[in-house]
Amino acid sequence: MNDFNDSPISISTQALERMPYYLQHLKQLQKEGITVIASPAIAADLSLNEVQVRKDLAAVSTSKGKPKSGFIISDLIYNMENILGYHNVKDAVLVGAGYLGSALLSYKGFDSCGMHIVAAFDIDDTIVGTELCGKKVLPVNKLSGMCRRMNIHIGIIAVPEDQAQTVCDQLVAGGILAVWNFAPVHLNTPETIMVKNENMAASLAILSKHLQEKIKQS
Ligand SMILES: NC(=O)c1ccc[n+]([C@@H]2O[C@H](COP(=O)([O-])OP(=O)(O)OC[C@H]3O[C@@H](n4cnc5c(N)ncnc54)[C@H](O)[C@@H]3O)[C@@H](O)[C@H]2O)c1
Repeated sequence: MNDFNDSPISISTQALERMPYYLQHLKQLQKEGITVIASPAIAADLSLNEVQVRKDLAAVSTSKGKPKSGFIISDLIYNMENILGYHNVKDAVLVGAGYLGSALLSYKGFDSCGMHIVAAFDIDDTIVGTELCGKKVLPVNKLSGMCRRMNIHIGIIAVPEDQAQTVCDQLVAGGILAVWNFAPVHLNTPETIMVKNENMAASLAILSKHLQEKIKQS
């Protein structure tokens, strides 16, 4: 039985970032008909540190797990999704319906991660009024008002970097509490707003450095 626990749990950002990897793996195991798993097995499957995995699972699980066989996978999935807020899908708006914005709009996996994009906003008259991937593209001057009216709390920024701060200010004026920023620029926001920056260049830098070292060695 799932033990629904509403009390706030303190969990590190790093542990939170590992949760989607655990979830994906646990769901795959479930598809394969596996019902119970121990933390060392998860650590081995995902090439993670065993102690770290044990701590992560202990932080999210409402049960201790069976001494030998481990955790009931369905309960663990429930607990993780509950902590990540996936059971309570939150509406989001996307600003900038260009190449990246269109790709984000077309991705069907966000709903199962607790986020539903309700509409896109753009400044370009040739895109405004059209539909992209089933989502209306609205004029950006309606952004703040619509966020307020619909009580939307997540804003996704996919505009050129020189426009990102203006768009961010409009989102904040609309009552947004969390910003997922894809523009390569630092955004200034009030302390109560969480900004999560996404930058593929950061991952590429690590790959590039690794390649450079390997090529030097060969
Ligand atoms: N995080 C990453 O790894 C990553 C990857 C690709 C692109 N990006 C960034 O994402 C952003 C978008 O890139 P793209 O290739 O989709 O560009 P794009 O030019 O195809 O799209 C940008 C869209 O924003 C719209 N726009 C411009 N100013 C606006 C404003 N004030 N309000 C509303 N809409 C506005 C434009 O009309 C256009 O439709 C850029 O900042 C780019 O650097 C980040």
